[in-house]
Amino acid sequence: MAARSKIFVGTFVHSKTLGELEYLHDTVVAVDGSGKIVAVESNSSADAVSQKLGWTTDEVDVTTTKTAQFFFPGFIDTHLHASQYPNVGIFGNSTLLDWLNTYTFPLEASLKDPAKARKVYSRVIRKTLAHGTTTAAYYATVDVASTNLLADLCLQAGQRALVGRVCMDQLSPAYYRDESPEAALAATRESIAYIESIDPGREIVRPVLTPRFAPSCSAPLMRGLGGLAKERPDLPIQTHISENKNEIALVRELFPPESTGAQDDSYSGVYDAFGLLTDRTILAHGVHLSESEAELIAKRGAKVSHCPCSNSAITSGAARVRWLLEKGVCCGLGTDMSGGYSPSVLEAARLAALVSRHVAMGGDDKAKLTVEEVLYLATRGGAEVVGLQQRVGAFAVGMDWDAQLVGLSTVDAQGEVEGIAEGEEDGNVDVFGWESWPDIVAKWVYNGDDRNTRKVWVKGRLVHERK
Ligand SMILES: O=c1[nH]c(=O)c2nc[nH]c2[nH]1
Ligand SMILES: [Zn+2]
Repeated sequence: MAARSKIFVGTFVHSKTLGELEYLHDTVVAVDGSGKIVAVESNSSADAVSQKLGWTTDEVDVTTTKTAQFFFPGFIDTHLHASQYPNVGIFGNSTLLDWLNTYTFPLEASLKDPAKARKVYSRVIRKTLAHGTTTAAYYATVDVASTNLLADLCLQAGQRALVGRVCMDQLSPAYYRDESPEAALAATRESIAYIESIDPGREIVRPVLTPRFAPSCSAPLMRGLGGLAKERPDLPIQTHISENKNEIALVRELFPPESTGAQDDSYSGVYDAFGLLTDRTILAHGVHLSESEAELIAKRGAKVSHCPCSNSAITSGAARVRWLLEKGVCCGLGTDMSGGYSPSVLEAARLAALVSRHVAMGGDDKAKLTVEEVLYLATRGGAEVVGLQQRVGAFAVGMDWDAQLVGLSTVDAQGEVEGIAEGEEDGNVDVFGWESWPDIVAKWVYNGDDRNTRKVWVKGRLVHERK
């Protein structure tokens, strides 16, 4: 049975460009039964738009914003590890390479147990949806069955997702790695075929080639994955790059240019030499990239997932997002759980703003990112990073309705929150009534959390409602 048509009425906020948010008031957005936006009309009414579309009122569900509420595009988390979710907040004083061995590989390996994988993956999907993440680029684990389960669960829950089986055949414990490059490639093909079989139209889930990072992959595996990327130019690719200085030194040691045919000894050059630096490639981090690497990444059209929470938590460094953008590199945001401790893209946005201020304090004042810019990265930028910019990230006719209803607290004359019953939660963002819309949005960015994410839709389907 086709889903009912939906009409949304009130205030809509979305990114027009990197630096500009558009505020649409008294606006009506109509969404058909397939989840597509079919009308965006300002200064109109639900009745007028229904009539224009030939919809009768009894076949349409109408949702209207109240005071201090607005519709915002769903967030795009361009990089996170579903399998690491139970470890959020557990990283001690580690840095990348010891963090992987101490905390990460044992947990990921343990998700071979299907019951444990189901428990973790069901929860991470619910949690990220509750924080407004409508699209997620997930790393699963090496294990095919549990990777496929993650795709099944995303499809059931209605979360748009890229799901990657992790490829890694070296430099990890024997209990957690692919047995050989051939085994890794066969397992990757198996997982791709499964994910494509459950959603052939790629409406919600799609597979993504996932070399963990260069140090985890032998040259034959990298070569094989490059071949697969060429054979399947429709598949996205995700990996990590230039996160930590010891990691970069390791890559230089493992892949000298004479062994790969690369032009230089850079990290980006390694991926490029194996055919993995493409316009479908999502590169997590890029904290320590050189000028020439940023230029190569821009030339290839590869994208960067900026993960400020992770980069701060495991002391990797402060990525220069303004510099990347000025080099012409498309950027989005990633929570990178559990290198990052938070499932929230809103938290990633606020940390992107703060990390950019640390870059500015290092001497580059124009590095500071504005509220408008971090929200662009969280939505439209992220959509481009994962190759879905025609479908999600903004409100326009022809795009899918992937959206969140944000609700903030309004304060009455006595200083109480209006409309909140005894014992109900009101959240962290108080609106007094005199703020401008840009100020309201800034207050949300710096103090909001999942209490403000009242409803979430993906492709027109309600996938989360805060009770
Ligand atoms: O942030 C990260 N998380 C990981 O799991 C990982 N593996 C390699 N490099 C990594 N970086
Ligand atoms: Zn990561």
